[in-house]
Amino acid sequence: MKTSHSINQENPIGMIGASPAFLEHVRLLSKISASKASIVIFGETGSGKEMAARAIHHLGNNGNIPFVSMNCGTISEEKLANYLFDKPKNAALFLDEIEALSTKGQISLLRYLQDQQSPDLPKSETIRIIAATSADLLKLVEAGTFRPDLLFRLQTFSVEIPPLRERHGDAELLAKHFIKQYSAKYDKPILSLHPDTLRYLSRHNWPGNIRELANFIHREFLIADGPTLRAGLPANQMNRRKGEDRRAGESYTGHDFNEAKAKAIENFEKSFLSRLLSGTHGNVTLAAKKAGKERRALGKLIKKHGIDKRKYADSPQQNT
Ligand SMILES: Nc1ncnc2c1ncn2[C@@H]1O[C@H](COP(=O)(O)OP(=O)(O)OP(=O)(O)O)[C@@H](O)[C@H]1O
Repeated sequence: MKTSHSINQENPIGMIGASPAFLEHVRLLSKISASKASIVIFGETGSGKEMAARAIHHLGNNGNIPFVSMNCGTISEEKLANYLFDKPKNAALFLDEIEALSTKGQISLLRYLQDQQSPDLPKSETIRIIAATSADLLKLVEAGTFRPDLLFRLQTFSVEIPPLRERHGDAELLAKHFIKQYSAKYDKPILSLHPDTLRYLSRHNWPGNIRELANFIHREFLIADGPTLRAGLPANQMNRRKGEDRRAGESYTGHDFNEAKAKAIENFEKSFLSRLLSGTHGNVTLAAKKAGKERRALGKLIKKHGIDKRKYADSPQQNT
C-alpha cells in the first residue's frame, strides 16, 4: 500500500510520463519533497515546471500549507517584499521566471533566504521557495543580471525537467491522457490515435512541450469527424504561417501620413521583436538587456503585438 508520501510514478498528482528521463526526474522530486530547502526547477517553456513545483509541495506536506504562485516578470518589488517580510507564515512560494526578478527583488529574496538560516526561526514560520526558469541562470550571472549569491542560496536543490522530445514515448501517453480529459469535458466519446498521428507525436520537436501538445490535442479533438484522431501539422502552426505570410506580403497603400507611419512602426516593432526573441530563445530579460529597454516595457510591447515568446524557445541562435 502506498503512503501519502510515496509517489505514483505514472501519476504523481496528475503528472503523466513513463520514459526513463521522466521517471528519473520523478524519483528526484519525491526525494526532495520532504525537505524545506529551496529549489530551482529548470526546464523549457511548457515542460511542467509549475506542475512539478505543485507535486513537490503536495508530496511534502499533503497540501496542508498554502502554495502561492508569483510571476517574477510581473510581480512588483513591494508585493514580493510584503509577502516575504510582512508577517511570519508557513507556505510554499513558487517564483516563476526567476530570471526576471528585478535587482531590488533579488536583494529582498536574498535577505529572506539569509534570515531563514537563523536557528531561532520556528519551522512553522518558513516559506519554502520553489523557483522556476527556462533561462540559463549561470549565463545570466556571467552577464551580470542575476546575483551569484542569490543563485547559490536558492539552489540547495535543482531539478531539470527534460523537454518532451527527449521523453521517449511520453507524447503518446500524454496525448491519450488529454483525449480522456477532453472527452470528459465535452462529453464526447474517447478517440483513438491514427498511426499518422502517432508518427507525428513521436517525430515532432515540441518546442512548446506539454502545453503545445495539450493545445494540439484539444484542437484536433474538437475538429475530429470520426472515432479516430488524425492529424499532421497542427493547424495553429498553419494558421500562424498563413498569418505571417499575409503580413509579410502586406504593404500599406493609403495616403494618410499618420496611418502610414503607425503601420510602419507596427511592422518595425513586430519584426524587431521577432529577431530579438529569436536571438535569446524567447528570454525576455536577456532580450530587454540586448535592446537597452526595461524588461517591463519590453514585456508590454510583446503583449501588445500578441507575440508568444514561447515559440522562440527552440529557435537557432542569431545575432541581433
Ligand atoms: N507530466 C505532465 N502530465 C500532465 N500534464 C502536464 C504534465 N506536465 C505539464 N502538464 C501540463 O502542461 C501544461 C504546462 O505545464 P506547466 O505550466 O507546469 O509548465 P511550465 O514549465 O511551468 O510552463 P512555463 O515555462 O510557461 O511557465 C499545464 O497545463 C500542465 O498541467
